[in-house]
Amino acid sequence: MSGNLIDGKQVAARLRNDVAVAVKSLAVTPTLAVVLVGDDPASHVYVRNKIKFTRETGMNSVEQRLPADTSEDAVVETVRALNADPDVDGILVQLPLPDHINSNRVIAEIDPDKDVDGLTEVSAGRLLLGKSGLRPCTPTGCVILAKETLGDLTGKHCVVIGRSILVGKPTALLFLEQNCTVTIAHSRTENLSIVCRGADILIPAVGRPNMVKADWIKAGACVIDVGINRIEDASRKSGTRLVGDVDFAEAEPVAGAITPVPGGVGPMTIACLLRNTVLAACARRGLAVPDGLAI
Ligand SMILES: NC(=O)C1=CN([C@@H]2O[C@H](COP(=O)(O)OP(=O)(O)OC[C@H]3O[C@@H](n4cnc5c(N)ncnc54)[C@H](OP(=O)(O)O)[C@@H]3O)[C@@H](O)[C@H]2O)C=CC1
Ligand SMILES: Nc1nc(=O)c2c([nH]1)NC[C@@H]1CN(c3ccc(C(=O)N[C@@H](CCC(=O)O)C(=O)O)cc3)C=[N+]21
Ligand SMILES: [Mg+2]
Repeated sequence: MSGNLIDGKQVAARLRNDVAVAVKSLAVTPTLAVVLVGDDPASHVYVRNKIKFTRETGMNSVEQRLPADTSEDAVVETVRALNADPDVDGILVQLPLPDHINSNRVIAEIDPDKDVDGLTEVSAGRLLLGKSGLRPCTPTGCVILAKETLGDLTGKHCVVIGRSILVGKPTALLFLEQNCTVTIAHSRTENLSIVCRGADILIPAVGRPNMVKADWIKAGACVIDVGINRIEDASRKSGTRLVGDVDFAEAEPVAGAITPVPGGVGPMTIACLLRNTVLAACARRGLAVPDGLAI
């Protein structure tokens, strides 16, 4: 790996180890429940990794796999049953849900104290108001990688491209909490490349392969690429490969530090999900948060 690569895989492995140590120190074994509706193969990979790492860190993993034609009411009932189960500490509903299901209604059913994705109105409100609560995983992973690279983030100009509920908006708020000067760019932003070139920390979260070019990046900037895009690649056995939103080959020589895809933010998302499960278990059960889980 070249000198300016941010090794998300390694940082995530370290965080998972901290989670495993924390789990051992607890009198209880935290449980993470995943609700998966339908048969999207990409989701299956993600869920398989979550299950594997949940067990590897010493926690219990519960899966609710429902067929794609499950009714909205049935998904809501599944969430309610997990809310009511005192052994379940974290609930993750894999998005996107099939088109016939209103995901807002399903997410609104999640007990905020078990909301390890940080997606409920209560979690979002706590984040906005600066109160303690469960923070979204991918944004938390981005903050950890930025701090790992730059140390204190105070005063840095952070440009987030994207304003989704899952990634862009909470990412902007978490970097604001780190005393960054934050710009949120999106599909209606004018002069996007110039806005991006002002960033000390650039965080594309769009879903467009190779969108961010070398001349969008200030020399020496820290680039944290959230995008995960599957593109065709005839040279691969699978016929496809994963790329981010950044044109990596162009950007890497300009950036001071940059995350690869895969091996950047993705593994951090899962590690932060596990961390949130421990935090939820401690809060729900009135236990002190073990050392080593602070950011
Ligand atoms: N690494 C990880 O762990 C994770 C990665 N992802 C990946 O991150 C990416 C974003 O995910 P998500 O936020 O859910 O996606 P959404 O589609 O919900 O949001 C995309 C955002 O990008 C903006 N956008 C779209 N086109 C442009 C453009 N041409 N210029 C500037 N902004 C644009 C949209 O703006 P507008 O609001 O104006 O439409 C929107 O705010 C995807 O590739 C996804 O796969 C997602 C979750 C976790
Ligand atoms: N409620 C909900 N919460 C989410 O956080 C959520 C979601 N729904 N729906 C889908 C997106 C996507 N997402 C990923 C997380 C990790 C990897 C990941 O670990 N990627 C590896 C590689 C994976 C591979 O090789 O296929 C990497 O980037 O290195 C990918 C994608 C979470 N999401
Ligand atoms: Mg224990």
